[in-house]
Amino acid sequence: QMLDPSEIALAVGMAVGAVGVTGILSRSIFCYIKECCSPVWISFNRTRLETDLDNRLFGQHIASRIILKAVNGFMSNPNPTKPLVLSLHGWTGTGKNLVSQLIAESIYSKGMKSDFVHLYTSTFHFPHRHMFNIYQLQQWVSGYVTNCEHSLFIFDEMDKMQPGLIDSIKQYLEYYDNLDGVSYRKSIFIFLSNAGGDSITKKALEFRKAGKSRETITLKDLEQTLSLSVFNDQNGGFFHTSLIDKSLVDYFVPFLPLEKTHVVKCAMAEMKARNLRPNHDVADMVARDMIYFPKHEGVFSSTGCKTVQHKLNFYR
Ligand SMILES: Nc1ncnc2c1ncn2[C@@H]1O[C@H](COP(=O)(O)OP(=O)(O)OP(=O)(O)O)[C@@H](O)[C@H]1O
Repeated sequence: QMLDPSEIALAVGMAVGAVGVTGILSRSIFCYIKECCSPVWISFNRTRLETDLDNRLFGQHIASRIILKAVNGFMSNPNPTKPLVLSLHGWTGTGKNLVSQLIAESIYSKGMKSDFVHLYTSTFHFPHRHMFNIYQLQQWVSGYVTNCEHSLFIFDEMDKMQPGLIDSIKQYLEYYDNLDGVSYRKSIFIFLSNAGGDSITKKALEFRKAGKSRETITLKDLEQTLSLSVFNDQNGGFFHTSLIDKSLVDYFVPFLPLEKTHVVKCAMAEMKARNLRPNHDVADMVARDMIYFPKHEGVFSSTGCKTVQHKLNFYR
């Protein structure tokens, strides 16, 4: 028996629908098993970020506040007009990588291990001046954002990055709706550097000498000195870049140098992380073993909390 055209159309429609539903179903099953660029794997947990900043990051009241405000504001906006660009500055071992990790963990189920989180370290990924192909970096960034618009890029050791390299991705940080069909507006870029660390330390020392507590230092106290020293850093990747003069960086985030009390907390946290019973005497020994500066005052740990893990092995 012959089918009339409307029956054929209905049958074809049902078949296409079935294929479509199967496609959607198999994709959602696939996304439950393997990481996908979907809300199952990527969704911002404000409470987690707030709790982690409170409990896992020591001595950084300014950074903590800015980070929460910046990431929360950005992630709760369904239509951001540009990607979020954060520039984290401070002395070595003060928590810049840690904060990047906390941000990643508050957004991606797999945290730093997510396929959508990309960490570049200047001395590792771009080791030789003039030799690195700038287009390679552009291809990486545009390729990753094409794959997932909610991508996170972390550029470590910005002060060691060749000038010009970061300029090459500047276009992605701007207010464009899309570039070649790709929108970068939902991605996050974090730059880490030691540039500005000296001027932040100077300010922290000034407060201390004036008998004012560290917690009374505000962003305003550091803002001007920080942007000046970052801009004037002749060796760093920021030098000659127009990231700053075009105001593409949304937040400059200062990290204060860490004191002995913070090193003790880091050692206690590290013992906990290793499932050891936190022992204050051991933590104290680790902290006393660090080198502090300036030479005569001996206030700030010269490596922040960076060498705590190694020293702990020695004292346990
Ligand atoms: N403020 C802090 N609170 C808690 N832990 C910290 C803090 N600062 C550093 N640490 C710990 O010290 C180690 C080194 O810190 P991290 O890598 O975040 O420093 P950094 O500022 O990125 O240093 P660098 O500029 O040398 O890259 C990590 O194990 C980190 O967990």
